[in-house]
Amino acid sequence: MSPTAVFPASTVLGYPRIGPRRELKRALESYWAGRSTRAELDRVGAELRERTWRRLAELGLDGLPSNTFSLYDHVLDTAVLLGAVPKRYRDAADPYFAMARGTEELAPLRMTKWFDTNYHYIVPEIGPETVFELDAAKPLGEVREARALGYETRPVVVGPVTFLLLGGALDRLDDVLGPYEELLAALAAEGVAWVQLDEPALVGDRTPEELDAVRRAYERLGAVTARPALLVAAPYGDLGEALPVLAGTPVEAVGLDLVRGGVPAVDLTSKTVVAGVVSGRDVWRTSQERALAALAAVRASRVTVSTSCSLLHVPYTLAAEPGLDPALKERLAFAEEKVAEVVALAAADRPAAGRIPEVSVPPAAPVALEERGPYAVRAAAQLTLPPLPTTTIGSFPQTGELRAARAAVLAGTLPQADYEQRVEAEIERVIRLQERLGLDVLVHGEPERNDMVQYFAEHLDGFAVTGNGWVQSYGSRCTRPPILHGDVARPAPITVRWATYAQSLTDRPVKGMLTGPVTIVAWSFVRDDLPLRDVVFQVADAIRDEVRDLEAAGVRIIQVDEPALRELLPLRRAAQSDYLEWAVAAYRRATSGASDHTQIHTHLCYSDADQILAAIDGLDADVTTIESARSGGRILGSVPGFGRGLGPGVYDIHSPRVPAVDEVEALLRRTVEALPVERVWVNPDCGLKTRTYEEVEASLTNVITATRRLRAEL
Ligand SMILES: CN1c2c(nc(N)[nH]c2=O)NC[C@@H]1CNc1ccc(C(=O)N[C@@H](CCC(=O)N[C@@H](CCC(=O)N[C@@H](CCC(=O)O)C(=O)O)C(=O)O)C(=O)O)cc1
Ligand SMILES: N[C@@H](CCS)C(=O)O
Ligand SMILES: [Zn+2]
Repeated sequence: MSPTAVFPASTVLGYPRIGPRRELKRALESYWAGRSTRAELDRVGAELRERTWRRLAELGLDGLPSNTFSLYDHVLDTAVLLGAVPKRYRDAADPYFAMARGTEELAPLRMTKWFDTNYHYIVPEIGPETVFELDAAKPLGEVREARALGYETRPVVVGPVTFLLLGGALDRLDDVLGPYEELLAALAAEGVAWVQLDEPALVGDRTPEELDAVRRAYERLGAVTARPALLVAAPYGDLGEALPVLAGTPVEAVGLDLVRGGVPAVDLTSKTVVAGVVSGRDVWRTSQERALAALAAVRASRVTVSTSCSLLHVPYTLAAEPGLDPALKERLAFAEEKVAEVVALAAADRPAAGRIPEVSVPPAAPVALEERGPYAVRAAAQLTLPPLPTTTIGSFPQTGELRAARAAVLAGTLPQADYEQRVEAEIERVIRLQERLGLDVLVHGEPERNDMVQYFAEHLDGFAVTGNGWVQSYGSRCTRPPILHGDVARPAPITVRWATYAQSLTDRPVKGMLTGPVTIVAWSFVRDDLPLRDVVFQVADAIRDEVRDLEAAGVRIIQVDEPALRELLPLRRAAQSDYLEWAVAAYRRATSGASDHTQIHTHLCYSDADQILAAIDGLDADVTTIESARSGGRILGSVPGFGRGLGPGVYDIHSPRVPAVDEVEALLRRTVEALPVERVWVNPDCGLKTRTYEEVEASLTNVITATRRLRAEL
């Protein structure tokens, strides 16, 4: 017999967990540095969970989720839940963080972007030797913890199909379902009424075999005799052909993203629909009219109100933003305000089913493109460098002193001029260090930037920035996504001053360093009254002005980073080519004002770039640096056709580990086997801002030593 529990009227699919004042970040970094114990870290975790449940209940939400907290990443938590902990980590002092961050002896697991978001998850490593075995301590512990506080909760777990697809091991479905069945039984024994299985992978294109796996998975889980009722949630898009498949299984409820996806034509009258009408992906207030119309249009046995996805991707509360313009604030909702919207929608009278009001957008702006000369002509006109030129991606360690100085300027306790002197001193330190290490193309180190997107947003019209709007990017790392609310323009040059200062200190070439238009937009919360494409073109025009000014100031190499190019790729293939066409056009618009003798670099990281290599080629950058070390050189299999300079990373900067010379050399050898040596650049995977100077000096020394070994053989 299937469970009969009624789903609550209002819920959210998940909640931020870093803490409203980034309490978890501080606790994690203190534990990792050996300044506090695991028990102290766990206490901070418990306090944050308690705060979240209390706040959600105070706001009037009746369906509280649990197991949405994580010390690092919820996909890694799922791997632990299912026993998918590779053997080599089991004897580490703390296997969980060894998998997430590596140890001196062990490289961490791979990390990549979570669907089309700026959140990064740890990729499950599943091999034929993986023995799935349930360890339900975390979800059961959270259910008990909440109950002790007086709250009944709905544990949230990544579903079996998504988990296996992320781990590239859907063929292990039959094996993994055993622990999921046991989990359901254990939760039922604990008195849990509902469990939420997240299946975001189902909003992408799925093969008939994969859809069959969905059917088999939920038939089997539905057949567990004593189990909680099942909510299968599909955030980030439209379920499409997966919806009728799910609807045909015994699951009691489906969670639909009705912000990105349409109201389904499928008859769901035997199911509860948990209707995601409040967006978890933006910071705009919900249109009540649209949301109520969508709720009224769903045909189901019960329709309850929810968010389109977890609220993980938005900041905690507008209450922490006294500095925001009140007129803009009126238009905004962060996590707490979104919860209030969900509660209000659940309480509102629903209109009779009618048409959902369309959002009308003005037509797209036409694009005119100037072309640079062909690559061969440009390459001949550009700087001559040694074979296997060495460089870094831009940022050097952001020191506590610099961060504190920036905070002091904001607080009014440090004059701007003093701050700028400190930035110059840091630039000089970075230049001297690179000269000493023997790098060929230098960078200024980006010490003046709080973040590669926020810094530009602060210097462009059309953006607002927050003081406390932190959103988790990975582990303890957060960003404050700017709010792009108006037309974008560049009132004055942004980076020229720092670039020319850095170049004045050295005879070696210093790269100018800019963030590309797609990335600035991808890592901001963006106005929704214009097509995304047109907003990106506005930003491209601002960056184009900056490229021209850098060139005019004598900068001979300019890097325009586009690490988010892959991230914005639509999840459905049908929409991808249109996106790639305008994204590439925007990049070229930003860079094509440069003359042939200026070398244009671009950089991408953590983005499964092999899927969009043709588009990366289309960017027409003279040199592309790309993440590769963290994924063990996986990309090298796909790059032989790449036509211009390429620097697959040889140093994984997201781990505190220092790579040994032999390790770098091995990666470099694989690179020169895959690519013509005259096109190979040597560089880390990404910027060095999250590392310490000690780690960076040791690692870059090894990178240079390995490069010299190879150069000696040329
Ligand atoms: C390259 N990546 C980036 C992504 N997204 C971005 N928007 N930016 C990126 O660089 N996505 C993909 C990758 C990987 N992701 C990240 C994300 C975040 C970081 C990172 O290092 N974040 C920092 C915060 C950066 C920042 O804004 N710093 C500010 C404020 C610093 C601060 O904490 N101030 C203190 C007060 C000062 C003091 O006394 O220390 C405070 O507010 O309490 C600044 O520098 O001014 C992080 O720490 O999480 C890296 C990669
Ligand atoms: N130039 C930036 C790129 C990060 S993706 C940096 O070095 O931090
Ligand atoms: Zn990067």
